[in-house]
Amino acid sequence: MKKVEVVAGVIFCQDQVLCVQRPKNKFNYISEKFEFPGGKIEEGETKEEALHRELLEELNLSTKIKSFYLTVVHQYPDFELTMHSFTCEVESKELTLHEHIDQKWLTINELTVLDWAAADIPIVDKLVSNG
Ligand SMILES: Nc1nc2c([nH]c(=O)n2[C@@H]2O[C@H](COP(=O)(O)OP(=O)(O)OP(=O)(O)O)[C@@H](O)[C@H]2O)c(=O)[nH]1
Repeated sequence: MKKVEVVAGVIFCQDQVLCVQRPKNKFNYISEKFEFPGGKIEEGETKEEALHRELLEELNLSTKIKSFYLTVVHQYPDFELTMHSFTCEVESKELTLHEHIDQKWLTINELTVLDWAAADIPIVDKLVSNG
């Protein structure tokens, strides 16, 4: 089974968190789902460097990475995903979507209304239960 390892940012602007929607995909279980932005780690990069680079590439967003949050290992039908999440902070919500089709800034209590990728649910649950 193919293994994919990614980093993802739980990006806060004051009390709101950035949620981004993936485009259509051949795998329907991730198609048009919401996720925390990020991507794959390149050779020689630390996880934090990879996340900083991906957020600049995907969203033109320069973030302050605060701390490690949660690692999720999720078995999708076609691959196993290991996702390391980090809390991050931005001072402005201004960004440009280069890959995603929609963005929402939601308070933690609003996060559960979205249709999340399954691997993101443990992160959403931890955010909700920690308030
Ligand atoms: N970045 C990110 N990827 C996630 C999340 N949740 C989740 O299931 N994934 C899955 O992790 C995989 C890797 O994401 P990615 O953004 O690096 O890669 P991609 O397939 O969009 O593009 P790429 O292969 O061209 O880099 C995707 O299949 C994606 O659906 C998430 O919150 N953030």
